[in-house]
Amino acid sequence: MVTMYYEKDANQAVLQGKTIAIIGYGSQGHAQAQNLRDSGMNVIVGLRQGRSWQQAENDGFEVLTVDQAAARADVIMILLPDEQQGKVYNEQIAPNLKEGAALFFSHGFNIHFQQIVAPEGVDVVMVAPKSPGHMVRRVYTENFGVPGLLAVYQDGTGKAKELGLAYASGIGCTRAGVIETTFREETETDLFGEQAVLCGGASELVKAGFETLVEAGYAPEIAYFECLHELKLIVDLMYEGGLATMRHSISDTAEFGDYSVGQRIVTEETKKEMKKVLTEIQNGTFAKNWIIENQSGRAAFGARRRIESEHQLEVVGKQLREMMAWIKK
Ligand SMILES: NC(=O)C1=CN([C@@H]2O[C@H](COP(=O)(O)OP(=O)(O)OC[C@H]3O[C@@H](n4cnc5c(N)ncnc54)[C@H](OP(=O)(O)O)[C@@H]3O)[C@@H](O)[C@H]2O)C=CC1
Ligand SMILES: CC[C@](O)(C(C)=O)C(=O)O
Ligand SMILES: [Mg+2]
Ligand SMILES: [Mg+2]
Repeated sequence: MVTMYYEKDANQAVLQGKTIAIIGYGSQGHAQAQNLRDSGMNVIVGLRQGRSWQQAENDGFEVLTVDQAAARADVIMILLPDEQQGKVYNEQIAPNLKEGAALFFSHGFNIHFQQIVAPEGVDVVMVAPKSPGHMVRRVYTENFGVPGLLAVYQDGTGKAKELGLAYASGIGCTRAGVIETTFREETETDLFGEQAVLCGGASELVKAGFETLVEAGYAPEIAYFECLHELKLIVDLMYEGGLATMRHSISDTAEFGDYSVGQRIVTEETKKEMKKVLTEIQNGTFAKNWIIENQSGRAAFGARRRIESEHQLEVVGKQLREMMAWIKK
């Protein structure tokens, strides 16, 4: 069984009087910075000049360059895009680390794959909300929190876990529950989940379904509703009560189709490929490819992003969503 931590296990006082630098003010950065501040903690934001700088200032934060923020901080939470973290850490954070400072992450990629090597004596901790940043903020303002993961990679001070739990409490995660894990487990499962199921798997499933209907002569608008729009409604039911709640809510006709056809779509072959994907994550092949793609200017990534944005599903979906006032809201 996993070890879970809740509010009663966390002591926010551990962070009182300390300065927390949130480096990056994007999806996770804005949410974690605002939750910590609302929990009474002293938060500064480290950034480069750009869009986020203005946003963080508008939200009332003291914003500094990354090196200045690192030099001031007792706890440094690195919430930059994963592919930028190594360079920014080496050039701007490492030379300014205060004695006894702690390095925090919300994803283990750079520590696990050794793009960042922290000096001995520094606490290296992960607090990873299991949710996109905007939910981290929204659920906190509703007086709850999203679940999170906690891992200690390096316990330089002997108090790394206590510090991590205080931080997890500050962003609201201990209200829901925090699972103890390792950097390796979080990194490998997070990459696998997003590639095989949540992002890569789901996107290709949606596209293949849409293309099948459109190629058979059905209206793209109907295909969009069937294969993308309704997915949220089905996933919401799974989220609330697992597959059983979803199957309870759908018609018996849909449930019969689910049992008789699902395994013809996601086959033993698919599972074999999932195992290969997991091996490539575990042996560092994916990490190496992603690092090289970034070092060489992201040509393939950029081209694929453009091609995907031009898919008929995206064009039709944009038009349809314009007509759905409740979605824009
Ligand atoms: N997105 C999510 O919900 C989740 C993310 N995570 C993890 O959280 C971390 C942050 O990801 P995410 O919130 O998605 O990141 P975003 O891409 O949303 O935000 C990145 C932020 O970093 C700033 N930034 C980018 N490059 C630099 C730089 N060179 N110097 C200074 N600031 C820079 C950007 O500012 P600017 O406006 O100037 O570009 C922006 O504020 C990652 O480790 C990710 O894996 C974990 C769980 C979920
Ligand atoms: C599912 C994508 C994710 O892993 C996340 C929001 O948790 C990410 O890296 O953005
Ligand atoms: Mg994730
Ligand atoms: Mg991820």
